[in-house]
Amino acid sequence: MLQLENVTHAYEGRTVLRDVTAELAEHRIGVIGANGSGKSTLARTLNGLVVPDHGRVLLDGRDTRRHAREIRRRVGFVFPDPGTQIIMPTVGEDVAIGLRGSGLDRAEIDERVQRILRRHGLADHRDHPAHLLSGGQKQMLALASVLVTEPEILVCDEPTTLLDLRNVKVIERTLRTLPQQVILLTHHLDSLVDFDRVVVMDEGSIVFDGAPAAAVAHYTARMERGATEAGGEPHLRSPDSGEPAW
Ligand SMILES: Nc1ncnc2c1ncn2[C@@H]1O[C@H](COP(=O)(O)OP(=O)(O)OP(=O)(O)O)[C@@H](O)[C@H]1O
Repeated sequence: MLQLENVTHAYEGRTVLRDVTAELAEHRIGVIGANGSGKSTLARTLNGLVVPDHGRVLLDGRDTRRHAREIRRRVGFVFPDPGTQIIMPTVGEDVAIGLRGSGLDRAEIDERVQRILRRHGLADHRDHPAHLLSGGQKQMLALASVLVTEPEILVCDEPTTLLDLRNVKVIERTLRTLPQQVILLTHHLDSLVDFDRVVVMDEGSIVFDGAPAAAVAHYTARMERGATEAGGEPHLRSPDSGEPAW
């Protein structure tokens, strides 16, 4: 189980996670919150991509500070823009690269790659240039490339942000069927309706933690309050402005 203990983190002196403590045991957990509220930073602490300034993140009691390599293998991470994750020329090669150093022989790697591509609707694209895939196919490829390594936990940082509604649904359906624990950061609140738990973040803290409907209601009310307080004027907070979240 993933645990955060008093996790605090700052970028260039600006605190973006404030004393966050949580046990992440449920099978499917959503994380929602305003832009800049700290969701991505929190997610990145879960597999050691970000090591917190204070506090600890533990996987089955093992600290990401000391067991980064093992934890990165066990906790897969999907980024919002698949373009940043796709590194090999062809679809098949991109999936296979994750198995480099796995100890599997060539035939086993081929078999695993083929199986995962088939499962995610990409088998016919195995030899195609990865950069020519559609946005939805690229995100599915990014997901397949993580899943082929068989992580125990999947952290998905807004994996549907760049997708049209049809592809949002395809990715959502895929995440719903995975045996892995899924921790999903999203602005698509409807995606979380059947999740086991939803955490709401604001200004680096968890401000609500509970059932999806209650969490979405809490978040929506908070955002509407913030918009009203902004005087009804359009007010898009720049992530780097240092202004407080709505
Ligand atoms: N590598 C970094 N260096 C400096 N500041 C950063 C870095 N990463 C994030 N930040 C800042 O930390 C704050 C929290 O960012 P984070 O990406 O965790 O929020 P978020 O809730 O995921 O936002 P969004 O919904 O917009 O993706 C933001 O103000 C962001 O600009």
